Amino acid sequence: MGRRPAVNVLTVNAGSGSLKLSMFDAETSADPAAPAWQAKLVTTDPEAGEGMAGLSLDYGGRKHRLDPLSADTPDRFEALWRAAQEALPEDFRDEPKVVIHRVVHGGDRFDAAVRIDDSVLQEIERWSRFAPLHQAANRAGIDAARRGFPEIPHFAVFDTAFHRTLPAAAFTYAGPRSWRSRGIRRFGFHGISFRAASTRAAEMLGRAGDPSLPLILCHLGGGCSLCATVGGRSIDTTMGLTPLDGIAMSTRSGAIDPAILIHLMRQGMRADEIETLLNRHSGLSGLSGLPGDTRRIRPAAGDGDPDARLALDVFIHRLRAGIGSMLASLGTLPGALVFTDTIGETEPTVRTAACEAFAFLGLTLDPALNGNAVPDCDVATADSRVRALVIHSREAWQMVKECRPLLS
Ligand SMILES: Nc1ncnc2c1ncn2[C@@H]1O[C@H](COP(=O)(O)OP(=O)(O)O)[C@@H](O)[C@H]1O
Ligand SMILES: CC(=O)OP(=O)(O)O
Ligand SMILES: [Mg+2]
Repeated sequence: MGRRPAVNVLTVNAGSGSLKLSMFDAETSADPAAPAWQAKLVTTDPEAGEGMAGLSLDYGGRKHRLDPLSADTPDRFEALWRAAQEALPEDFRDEPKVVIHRVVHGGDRFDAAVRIDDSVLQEIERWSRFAPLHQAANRAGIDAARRGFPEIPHFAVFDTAFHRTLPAAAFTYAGPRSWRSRGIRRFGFHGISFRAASTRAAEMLGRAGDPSLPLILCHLGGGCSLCATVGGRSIDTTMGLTPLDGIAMSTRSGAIDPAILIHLMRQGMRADEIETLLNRHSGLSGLSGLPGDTRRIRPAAGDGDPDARLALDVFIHRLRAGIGSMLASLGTLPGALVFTDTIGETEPTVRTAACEAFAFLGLTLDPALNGNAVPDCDVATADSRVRALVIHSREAWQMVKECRPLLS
């Protein structure tokens, strides 16, 4: 093995069902750059066993499975960091010089990465009710990492920052005027992923820096949302005040008729029960009665389970509706429809079903390219009028890029 570059920037990405730690060399000239190592804890890992979270570690071009942890381990950051350090070969073990945290909700204050101080923490806290699956986990990761590495700078990069360019018509809910002064508006999420994917898509299309390039981006992971961009600027997105809005997800309902909430409350359900129902027991999981993972639901649907079939059908129906909505906001044929994150990258049948509804635009997938897609790649036919790109989700690397101006 050749000498590995200096690694000194640790990124922490606490998603709804996972915690990912990645170690990068901040001075690398590669773009995108791969981390020297990445450790991942997944609470919904089908192979980890009941009540357990699966752990994996990637380094030296290989993925290694580590012993699972109890899913309710209190300090996940510390546990994952320690497991990674124990499993990494000596020359991969480096203390970070800087830690960069993904924070899902930044409200309307942050349009760029910031160094974390008490006022930033207060602002993160302020939005915690508006990202119940994420913000507390983000905060716990920050607190644990600051305890573990108290002498070094910690930065935050916000999912919401990318959507600060949304026009008022896209970010305003059609509620009463008073909502506007009370901060009740659409913010949008997955912005770190969308910024990375839109930059990469422009490069792949040979249109890097083109201010007029229209794209539709589909981030399909545990959380799922879509974004319409023009020249790398967000002009519409499906998530809203919280990451519960929009299309159906792994365990989240996405947008539903708000009168359903009124009905449930009249039947005696409390706000926190409804919050749990819609965030944790809905979507693919709620509809199928299975874990919200297409690797479990697709085979069940294939074996004739009607609930699993319906879950996939609803997921696709909502995904198509979201794409149609982003298309309307663009008002023109997109340069590409982009698929990213776990489901977007690994589920060819989801891509096929999503694209089938848009054949009238002249969008056609090549079944062989789509079936064997290894991101980053184009899976449309040569004569398709819209490209279909599968792009690896690079939230961690994007976080490093966004903090680079602050690192010197
Ligand atoms: N086909 C799939 N492969 C991997 N994960 C999937 C799949 N379908 C659904 N999921 C869910 O997506 C999540 C992993 O996606 P990821 O975006 O990495 O996590 P997070 O939403 O926590 O950031 C897990 O919660 C998993 O249950
Ligand atoms: C905002 C959001 O839903 O994030 P994730 O997909 O990582 O859960
Ligand atoms: Mg994620």
